[in-house]
Amino acid sequence: MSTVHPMMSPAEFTAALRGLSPRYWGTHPFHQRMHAGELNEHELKLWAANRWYYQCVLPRKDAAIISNCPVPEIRRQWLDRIVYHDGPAEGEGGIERWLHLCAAVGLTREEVVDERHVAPGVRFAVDAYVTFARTRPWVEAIASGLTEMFAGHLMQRRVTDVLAGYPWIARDDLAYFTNRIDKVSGEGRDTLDIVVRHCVDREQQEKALSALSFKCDVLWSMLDAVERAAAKE
Ligand SMILES: O=C(O)c1cc(C(=O)O)c2c(n1)C(=O)C(=O)c1cc(C(=O)O)[nH]c1-2
Repeated sequence: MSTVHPMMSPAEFTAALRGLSPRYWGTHPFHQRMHAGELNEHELKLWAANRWYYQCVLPRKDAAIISNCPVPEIRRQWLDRIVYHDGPAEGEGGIERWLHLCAAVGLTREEVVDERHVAPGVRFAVDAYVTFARTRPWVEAIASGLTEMFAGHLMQRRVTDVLAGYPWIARDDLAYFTNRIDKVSGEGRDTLDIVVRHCVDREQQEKALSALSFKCDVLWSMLDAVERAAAKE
């Protein structure tokens, strides 16, 4: 006989979402080596060139969420993310800042943009994230982005650890992260608020938890694929 669980209170639901943090890519062995200053130049390049693919699809993922969302207030709020990454004009925005970091680790713009270093597993995982946003109800797609709740702390640590471990990388090269750190804590709170308000029964709450779990798998699989690509060469 199946048990019907009552709806979680906002506090319980929030705690359940936060409880997925051990699945977050912060503890992935590749990130641990990065933070310990143990990656060689080639591994750093592979990491930056592969994450480029993720950075690039974020605006398309967010546009998919907007296209599925009938609530004007949410669409208006979400639009900001697209402009943040694409920039208000050519040569500005998160994607451009990522290219700056790629240059700092020794990649040419051409070899990043033509995706020659993107591992099959990274492409597969990132594409799955976009497909998820296109095909699932908008609240679930937004819930999958809640990994950002865990990202602020990790990015802060990354800036300190990368500056300490890789002396050829300067603070200015990490503008992607320093700019993102402030943004992500605010966005993380807004996203959590939307998910808690719009999941109106236990089933939706469970679906949001599954969505966040799925996204943890996307990120983890990306680093697995980068790690494997680095070991091959
Ligand atoms: O550096 C990181 O560890 C990290 C993690 C995540 C994340 O947890 O999904 C994002 C970002 N950075 C990030 O910069 C970013 O713009 C971003 C957008 C999203 C998303 O799912 O919409 N996640 C993340």
